[in-house]
Amino acid sequence: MSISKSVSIKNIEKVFEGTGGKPVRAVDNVSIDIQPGEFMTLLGPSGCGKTTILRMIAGFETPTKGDIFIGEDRVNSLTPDKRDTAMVFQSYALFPHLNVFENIAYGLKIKKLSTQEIKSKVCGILEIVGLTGYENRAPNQLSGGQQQRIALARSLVMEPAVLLFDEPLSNLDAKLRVHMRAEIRNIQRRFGITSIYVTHDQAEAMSMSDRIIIMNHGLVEQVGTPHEIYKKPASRFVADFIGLANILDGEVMAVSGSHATVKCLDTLFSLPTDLTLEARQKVHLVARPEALSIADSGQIPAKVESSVFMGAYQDYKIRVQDKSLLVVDSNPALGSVYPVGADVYLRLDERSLHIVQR
Ligand SMILES: Nc1ncnc2c1ncn2[C@@H]1O[C@H](COP(=O)(O)OP(=O)(O)OP(=O)(O)O)[C@@H](O)[C@H]1O
Repeated sequence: MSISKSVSIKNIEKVFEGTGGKPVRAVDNVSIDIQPGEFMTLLGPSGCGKTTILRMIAGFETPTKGDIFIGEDRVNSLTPDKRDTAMVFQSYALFPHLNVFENIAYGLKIKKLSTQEIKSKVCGILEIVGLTGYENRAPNQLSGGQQQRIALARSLVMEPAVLLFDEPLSNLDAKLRVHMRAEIRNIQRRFGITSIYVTHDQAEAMSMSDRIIIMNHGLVEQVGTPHEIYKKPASRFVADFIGLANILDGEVMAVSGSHATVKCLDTLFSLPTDLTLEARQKVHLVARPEALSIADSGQIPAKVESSVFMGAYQDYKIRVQDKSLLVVDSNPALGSVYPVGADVYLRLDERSLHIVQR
């Protein structure tokens, strides 16, 4: 197995010509450092530039500006086959006229390995992806999930330093997708191979990644662990894109060290923050639905607008001043559910409020 490598992209920009002479800035001055063995996911809405970044790392696209390093080597001018990367595609891209064994062996034959070595490597990798015995099947005799496992095997058998995934699970049904997430992650951990994964499915990103890069309009909004991205979103965009969020208007009343006093819903909160803030500045507070609760008494009056039993939790919408807020009660005791129209109070747990500036 070759040793996994770091990947660094420095001030990368990609401008496509676009139609009608109007250039498209697909990637705008992006810099990212990915550690050896790390599972990094590029996540963002359609058209935000994820695939373009992946394809520039692979060498299928040339950056307009900036540098790409794989390990110590600047790879900008290397062709894809010289970069020590392998790509797993959404469409599997198996050769239809070759059987499973031949598909996996294809790259090894080009590398001129001996027949014995090829056989041993192909059998080894088939065992890892759980498809021993399928050597003679044609791709069209396999399910979607099996085809994707063969595509993964075909990449892994080349022992690349970096594995690139372009929405590999999008063509599979929902149940299989969840199963394959865990399978890909287990295999990736077992090989310790640096992996860069493109998806627009946030559950996939949250469940598989060491870190996630959130992109929007060609720019990086935030890089962080799934926990950081969820608990400490860098912007309203990130808060809205990942999970459900209530975004409340606030005003900074005072700043002291790493804490700010923020007035929100006529209430003062003292909140930790890394941001450089000034008194009187307008900010937003992000509150996840599970961080809000409803009570019979309190400071902030509210009215229940909807109340839906979801089995494991109770989903509420409550009106507070001019805003409709989402509240999730994950432990609804029998008899403690508030009906639509009830006059209640909103409780905000200071520890679960997070300040964003933009
Ligand atoms: N070859 C090309 N020529 C012109 N514009 C392109 C080309 N490839 C991509 N683009 C444009 O660049 C932008 C980024 O595209 P990209 O495929 O990287 O987005 P994405 O985040 O991967 O989206 P999706 O999730 O839909 O695949 C889009 O506006 C797209 O239309």
